[in-house]
Amino acid sequence: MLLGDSGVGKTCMLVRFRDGTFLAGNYISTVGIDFRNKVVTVDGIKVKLQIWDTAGQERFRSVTHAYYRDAHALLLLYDVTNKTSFDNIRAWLGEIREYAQDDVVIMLLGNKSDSGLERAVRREEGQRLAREYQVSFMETSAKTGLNVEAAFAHVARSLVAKANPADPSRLAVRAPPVQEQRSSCPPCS
Ligand SMILES: Nc1nc2c(ncn2[C@@H]2O[C@H](COP(=O)(O)OP(=O)(O)OP(=O)(O)O)[C@@H](O)[C@H]2O)c(=O)[nH]1
Repeated sequence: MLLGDSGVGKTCMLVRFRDGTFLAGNYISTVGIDFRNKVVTVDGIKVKLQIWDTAGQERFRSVTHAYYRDAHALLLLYDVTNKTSFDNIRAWLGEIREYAQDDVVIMLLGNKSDSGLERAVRREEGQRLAREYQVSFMETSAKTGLNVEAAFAHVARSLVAKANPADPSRLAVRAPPVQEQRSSCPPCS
């Protein structure tokens, strides 16, 4: 499930991952909740991800809370050009603690990392917050594709490890994710 303030790029992240494209210039705020499927292969294992895109707007919170309980993994996004969206991450984590399963996989993503000059949150701040809450962290860009596949693959790998606790390869998931993996996506217009 994708969570985070309105406008941080949740829908774009999902579309980039699913279709390899970027929704430039036609920002339509998500209403309620929506989902798409994608099958990924991690370490030779096929994982069908059902990815739920939620509305970041406050007025839809009661709708989205109802879905937290069934989520196996949560991708929590902020926008590196929007300090408020980063400051709100603690509140999001509070809601996750209240409504989601205790053992839900959580990954923090600083999106729009392509926006160099407009940056308002340093990568180190994201890393520090992730460390404090003991969750994985990456900076991503739905625009360029940076780390989008890597983030979903990391989550898929964590889910596989949880489902197969006897599998020794799960130990690999504990390693910190690669921070600056180059994207294989073509440049966006
Ligand atoms: N530069 C840049 N812009 C982005 C990126 N991701 C999203 N955007 C832009 O940010 C705006 C919001 O993106 P959405 O994906 O609709 O945001 P959202 O989080 O789904 O918003 P809600 O549905 O309101 O919760 C759009 O104008 C996108 O084009 C990114 O990685 N880089």
